[in-house]
Amino acid sequence: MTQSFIHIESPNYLKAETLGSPADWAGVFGNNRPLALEIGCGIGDFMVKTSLDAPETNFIAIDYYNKGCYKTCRRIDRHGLSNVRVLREEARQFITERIAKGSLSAVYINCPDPWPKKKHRKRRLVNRQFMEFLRDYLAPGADFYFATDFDDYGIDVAGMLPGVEGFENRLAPDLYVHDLPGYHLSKYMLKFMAEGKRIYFVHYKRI
Ligand SMILES: C[S@@+](CC[C@H](N)C(=O)[O-])C[C@H]1O[C@@H](n2cnc3c(N)ncnc32)[C@H](O)[C@@H]1O
Repeated sequence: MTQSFIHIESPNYLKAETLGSPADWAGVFGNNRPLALEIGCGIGDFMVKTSLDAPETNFIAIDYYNKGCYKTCRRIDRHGLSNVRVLREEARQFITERIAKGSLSAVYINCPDPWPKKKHRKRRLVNRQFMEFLRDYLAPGADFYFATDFDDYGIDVAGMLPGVEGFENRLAPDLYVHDLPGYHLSKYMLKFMAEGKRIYFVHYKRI
C-alpha cells in the first residue's frame, strides 16, 4: 500500500532548499540564541516538551518521515511555540548542508531505528564514524544525548563513545543509565517501557 504524501502547511515547517548553506539560523529565528537539533523527531512529543522547558533555545526538529513532520508541526503550532522549526530531512545530509561547524548547543537522538538484523547493523545512524562527523558541528560544551530501548545498540554506543576524542561522559563513572532525571520521555520510549523494556540513556559533552 502506498502512503499518500501529506502537504504541510505550517509557519514552522521549513524547506531546506530555501535556506543557505549553512543556513542563517539567527535570521530564521530572529535571534542569536543557542541552537539545538533533534534527529528523528517522530511525532514531535519530545520536542514539544523539551522546547517548552527551554524558551531561550532555538530548536530544529528533523525527520525524513513526512507524516512525522506533519504531526510534529501540528503539535508545535498547537502549543504556539516560536522556538522550533521542523524539516523533512536526512540527518547527515542536513547537517552537512545546513549547519555551521561548531554551532550546535545540543543534539538529541531518541530511539533511532535499531536495525536489529546483524547484516543491517551498518545502517545504524549512531556509530564511531557518525560521532566523529557530528563532533565538528558541536559547540564547545554542547550536549549529546542518545536513548534507545535496544540493548545491543545502547551497549554498543555506550562502549564506543569513551574512545571518541573530544567528548566527556556526563554520566561517569556510568557509561549509560536507565533513568535520566529531567530528560523527557518520547512516544517510543514510553511504548517500550510499557512492554517492560529498559531505556539506555547516554549523555556526553563536547569538550
Ligand atoms: C523509531 S522512530 C523514533 C521516533 C522518536 N524519536 C521517538 O523516540 O518517539 C525513529 C525515527 O527516526 C527517523 N530517522 C531515522 N533515521 C533518520 C535519519 N538518518 N535522518 C532523519 N530521520 C531519521 C525515522 O523516520 C523515525 O521517525
